Formats: sequence, C-alpha cells, structure tokens
Amino acid sequence: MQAVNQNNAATDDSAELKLPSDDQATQHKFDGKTVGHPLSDNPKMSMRNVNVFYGEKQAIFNVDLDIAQNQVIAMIGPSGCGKSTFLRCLNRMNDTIESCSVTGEFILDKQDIYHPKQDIVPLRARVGMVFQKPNPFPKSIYENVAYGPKIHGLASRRAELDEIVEVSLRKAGLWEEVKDRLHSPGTGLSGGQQQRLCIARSIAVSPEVILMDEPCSALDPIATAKIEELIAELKENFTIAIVTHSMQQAARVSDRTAYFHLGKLVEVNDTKRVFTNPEHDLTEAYITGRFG
Ligand SMILES: Nc1ncnc2c1ncn2[C@@H]1O[C@H](COP(=O)(O)OP(=O)(O)OP(=O)(O)O)[C@@H](O)[C@H]1O
Repeated sequence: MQAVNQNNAATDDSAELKLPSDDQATQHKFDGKTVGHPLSDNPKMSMRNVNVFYGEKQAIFNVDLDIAQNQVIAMIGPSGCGKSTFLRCLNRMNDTIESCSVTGEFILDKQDIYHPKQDIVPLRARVGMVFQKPNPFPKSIYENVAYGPKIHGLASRRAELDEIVEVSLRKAGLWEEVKDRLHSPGTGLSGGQQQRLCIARSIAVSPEVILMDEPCSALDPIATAKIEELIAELKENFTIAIVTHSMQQAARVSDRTAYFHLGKLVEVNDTKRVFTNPEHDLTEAYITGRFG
C-alpha cells in the first residue's frame, strides 16, 4: 500500500519516508552477543563485562574484548557509538571526567589496571595515548621527547637521554627531518610532523600499548600516509589500538577490527574478514555505507 502525502497525492517518495531506516530495521536483530572473535589466544589486554556511564547515560554496554599482543586493532562505528569512550578506559583517561563511571575488568598482562592501588602515572607510561589533534608541549622538539623519560627517571646521564630522544624520533620516522633543529619549538613543525613528534613522545617512555584516537583526522593525505606506514612499523614493538572514522584506514593498518554500534560491540574479526565478509548485518550496513 502506498502512503499518502499531505495533499492526498500518493507518491513513491512518501512511501519510502514511512519505512524504518536500515539502521532501525537492523538494530532489532542485535541480541547483545558480539559475533566473530572478540577474544584472543595471545592477549596483551583483556576487558570483560565493561559498562561505562556518563551520569545516568550509559555509553558502553557489557563489552568483552581482548587486544592481542603486537597487533593493531581498529575500533570503528558510527559517530557516538562509544569507540573513544572505550579507548579512553584502556589507560584510565576517563578518570578525568567527573561524571564518568566505569565498571568491569581491565587486565594488562594479568594486572588489574583499575585496582585501587594502581598508580595512574606508570599506567599511562605503559599505555600511551596519541590524540586526534597533535598536542606538542610548548617546548623544543628535544624537550618534548625528553620530558617523559626525565620524569620517569629513565635516564641518569645526558648521553642516555640524548639516545632515547634520537631512538624515539627515529622510530617515529621524524629524526631525519628534525635532527638539525632539535632545539626549535615543537609547535613550529607541520601538523603531520607534530603528530609524529607526539608519537615519539609516547614511544620515549617505552610503552607496551599505544592508543590512538583518530590520529590522522587533522592531517592531509601525505601526512596520513606517513602515520599509517609508521603504525605498521610500530606494531613490531608495541600493541596498538586505533579509533578511526576511516574504514579505508582501518582496512589498511589493522589486523583486527571491532565494530561498535550504540555502545555495544557488535562484531570483532580479522580486518579482512570484516571488510569482505562481515558476519553481522549491522556491520555490513555500516561498511557498505548504509548508515553512519
Ligand atoms: N564527557 C562526556 N560527557 C557526557 N557524555 C559523553 C561524554 N563523552 C562522550 N559522551 C557520550 O557518550 C557516547 C559515546 O561517545 P564517544 O565520544 O565515545 O563516541 P565515538 O564513537 O567515539 O564518537 P565520535 O566518532 O563522534 O567521536 C555519546 O552519546 C556521547 O555523547
């Protein structure tokens, strides 16, 4: 039966408007059980039964997920689905938001990172974070990288510190571009270079896990390509979790992909599988651009 518009004229368009959106139609099919392989044989971090609230509003529902050692996991999903909220729980960045409460289990190498005795400073050195917008300190390039090792007491002599700075900048693919101006301000670098500086700063304290929250969203395609190449190199030494709006980026850089929808973890699988043969209709609807 065709729907009738306000002028009583039947049109196909108005009939279409009365149908539920793909989003609404498929939403009902999600029973809350993540499909695919959310757990791993070789987890660096294991999260169980995670729920996150901002005041009364629940942002994450019963998420179980492992992040495998020396892999890149991409977290994707429509805006507001909770990707950044979940990521920020992994180094307790949400502790800084007063209204935010987190329940569930977060284990990093058998250690409960929400244990009352857990000190946040060493935790954030072990689980570093790179933000959407490059945020170098208003200090020299050298000091940006040296700051963390200094406060964590990782170098006792200047030569040791120099070495950490050089190695970190090399690992971040920035050394050749900045070695002759280490004492110039970090903020004087291009956006892409600043983001690599922030990655060097994170690497300098020898993290085990690096969290990246849309690290390329403020960058041009060339700077983005450099960061993506870097991610592929970094996973040799680090475990990486990246939130991205770009499905192409998730497909290029990650080994596993986790698809979130309205605060629920719908599907986790090998990235290739997610993008070529998703198990859940919601994942398929998102990756084929039917919503999001
Ligand atoms: N500080 C906050 N206070 C209150 N609600 C918040 C806060 N941060 C996020 N939220 C809410 O929690 C839900 C998840 O937000 P989150 O930023 O984690 O989603 P996201 O998937 O990362 O979104 P986007 O892709 O747009 O960055 C949203 O409904 C958002 O409005």
